[in-house]
Amino acid sequence: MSLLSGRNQLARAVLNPNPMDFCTKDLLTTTSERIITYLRDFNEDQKKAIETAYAMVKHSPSVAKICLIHGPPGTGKSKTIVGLLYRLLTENQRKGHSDENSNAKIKQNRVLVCAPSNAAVDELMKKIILEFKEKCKDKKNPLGNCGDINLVRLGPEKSINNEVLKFSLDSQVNHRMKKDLPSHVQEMHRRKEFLDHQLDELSRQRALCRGGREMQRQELDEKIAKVSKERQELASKIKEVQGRPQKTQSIIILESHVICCTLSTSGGLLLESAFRGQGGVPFSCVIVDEAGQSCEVETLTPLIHRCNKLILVGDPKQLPPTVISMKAQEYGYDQSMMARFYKLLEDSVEHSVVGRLPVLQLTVQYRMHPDICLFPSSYVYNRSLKTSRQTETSRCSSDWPFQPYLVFDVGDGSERRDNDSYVNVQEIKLVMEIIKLIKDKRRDVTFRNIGIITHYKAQKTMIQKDLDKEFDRKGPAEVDTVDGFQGRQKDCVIVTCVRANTVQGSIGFLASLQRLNVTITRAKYSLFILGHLRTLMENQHWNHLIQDAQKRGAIIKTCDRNYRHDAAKILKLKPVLQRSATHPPAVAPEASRPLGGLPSSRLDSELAKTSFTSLYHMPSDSKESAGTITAKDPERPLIQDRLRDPRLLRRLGLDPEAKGPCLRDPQPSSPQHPGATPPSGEPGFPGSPQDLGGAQQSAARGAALNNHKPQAHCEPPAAGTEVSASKRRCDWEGGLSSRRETRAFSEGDQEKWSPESHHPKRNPGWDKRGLEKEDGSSKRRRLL
Ligand SMILES: Nc1ncnc2c1ncn2[C@@H]1O[C@H](COP(=O)(O)OP(=O)(O)OP(=O)(O)O)[C@@H](O)[C@H]1O
Repeated sequence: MSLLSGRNQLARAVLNPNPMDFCTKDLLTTTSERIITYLRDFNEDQKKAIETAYAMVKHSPSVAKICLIHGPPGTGKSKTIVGLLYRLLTENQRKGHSDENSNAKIKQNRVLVCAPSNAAVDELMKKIILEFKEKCKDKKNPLGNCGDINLVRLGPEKSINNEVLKFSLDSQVNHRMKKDLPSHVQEMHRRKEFLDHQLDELSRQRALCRGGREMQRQELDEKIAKVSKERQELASKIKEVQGRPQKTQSIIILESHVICCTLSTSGGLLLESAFRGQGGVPFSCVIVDEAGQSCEVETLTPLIHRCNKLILVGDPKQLPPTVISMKAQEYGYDQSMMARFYKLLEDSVEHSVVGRLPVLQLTVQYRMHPDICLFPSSYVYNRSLKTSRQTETSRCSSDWPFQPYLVFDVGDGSERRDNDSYVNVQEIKLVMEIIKLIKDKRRDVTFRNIGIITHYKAQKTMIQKDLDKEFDRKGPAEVDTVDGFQGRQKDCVIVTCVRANTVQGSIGFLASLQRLNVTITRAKYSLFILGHLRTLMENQHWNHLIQDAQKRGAIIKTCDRNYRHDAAKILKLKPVLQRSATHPPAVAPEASRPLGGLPSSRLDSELAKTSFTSLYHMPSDSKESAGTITAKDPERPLIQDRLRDPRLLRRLGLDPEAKGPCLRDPQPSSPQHPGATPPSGEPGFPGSPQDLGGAQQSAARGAALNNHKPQAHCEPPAAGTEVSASKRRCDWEGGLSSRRETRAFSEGDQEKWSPESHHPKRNPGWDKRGLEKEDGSSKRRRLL
């Protein structure tokens, strides 16, 4: 800070920030046709963030300003950064002149892009490279080393991902030094390479004849010594004639438009010496990705170069920086600069210092199935996180055969200490049953598709052992702690919470809301949470999650003897579309054919016409135009698959919201989604009737129904609201006699597809036991 105070106008804002230091959404610029066309791939929030940050950088360069871009999971933070770079770096190409000093090739319009870890820097770089190469004007004759720009990655080569290695400073220096050398020096390099190969070969032979004749060994040793000597002499000569690489390093840095490195590397001597004597400020802005995960001192580091525009992109509601020292944590060292600013600004809004939060929010997510997004959106993000329509379509209607969201109450599980860690063998058994079932149904799944998240090392090790044993070391799932999964995603995530005890409030790592948030936002299609709910409910955040799951009928209570049977509940039900009393039967009666039955091909094509228009033609006044959230979705399923999905069918006329905005509000669309444990009297899960015969069948059904402990309806309060432990226990244990009595959704909702509509009271087609009356074709339906 003392270095900064003399150099950087941001120093005051960092120490004593006030809302005026942050840029607001009003900073918009007039944009050219070319940029408007470019921005069509971005949603409204992303466009706003790009335009505002752009205006902040371009307008009044002498004014110190900070821009916060808050992006919950999967909302396109990296995409927004790449868009901003494109916007910042391409404007003058368009005008046919350059703001660069073309003789010196020194860039005035240069951006420093940092992140706390090498992995994060490289992930972002991959996206930058893709975008700029794709958008290069003349691909055969690009202006820079990355499309029309020059890009460089600083840092030791061993910590840089192979995919971006050729942009590293070292490899660029090597390349250039060799290229610019006189021919005799190039010849020396070639000779040195030859000697390197020779040395490798001799060393190999020497290793092979270790047990051989003494004479042969001596001969080889002598040759090795001779070649090594020549190589060494040649290396010193090369150094002498070609000079030191520092000069070339500086030239490459000065010629770059984008410099990428970790926050700590940005403070090294390399940049400092490259810019020494150049005058002016070397960067038009500093962008920090994953800013919610870097501690304050790290974030200060790149500001040493005097740049007074700082753009922090991240999500303080995900994992904070990793700080091991308890003392440091006590002093707030584990709080990121972004989190501190965010809290301060929230307070300013609360105390009416400013009217609205000067933070650019990204609110449309492209990762999770809407049912997975529901709880984090309402509890962590104040209902602001929405699912893009394209993602909803793709997630809901894919041929992925598993439920999106279930919570397993492993009531007989118990935690056991294992050195500094914990294991819960019951949960491991259930994890294995689920994995086996997934692998059985989808042979193509690999560890790339499935993630198992646990907060405990001992549990991780044990699961890995079981996976290796069961699948012969080709386990179809990656097991890791939640920290290992931050910033990543999987098709299916299984969470094993481990903690199961009788001591109140003792759930260790699990207690953090940020950790919970990251845990439940990694899955694209399916999220299965396994835990001892009574223990977890002692924590307020888990309590809300469980209450929410209970309300949605997503809880499955299980115990050892039922693991295999209950694991089968992750399979999707095949929906029956019910005729709606309130909406015309646009697709019925054919569409409400027996469960799982495909509509006829004729109907398919007719439906296809309707669905295509209603699904992909956005209203012209829609905020999200068709161009904003559209097309390029490799996951887009076959029309036939889309049409099987109840949500989509609902939109074909049964859902009045279909004509509304393109984005789905995070409100529960069906309080009990198709994967839910059915309330008493409703049909069971697939498999159960077939698996069990006669008396066994009804006993099993009875058991399954008893598993469902109903609970009072309760809106999840905002995070941080205290719920008394006794009230919670009462809600959980006492419950109410029927969940249906406590439902908080309208009759209109009941007419939409949901397992509720199978209930005998609402559907005369079902008898009192929840079984469908045997009227002709319905037998098949019952079996399904
Ligand atoms: N406007 C958009 N239209 C379509 N897809 C988008 C859009 N924005 C982002 N995506 C897609 O969403 C996914 C996530 O984007 P990105 O990696 O930029 O998000 P992120 O916020 O950085 O993710 P994370 O939470 O992992 O940090 C990517 O597959 C990206 O292509």
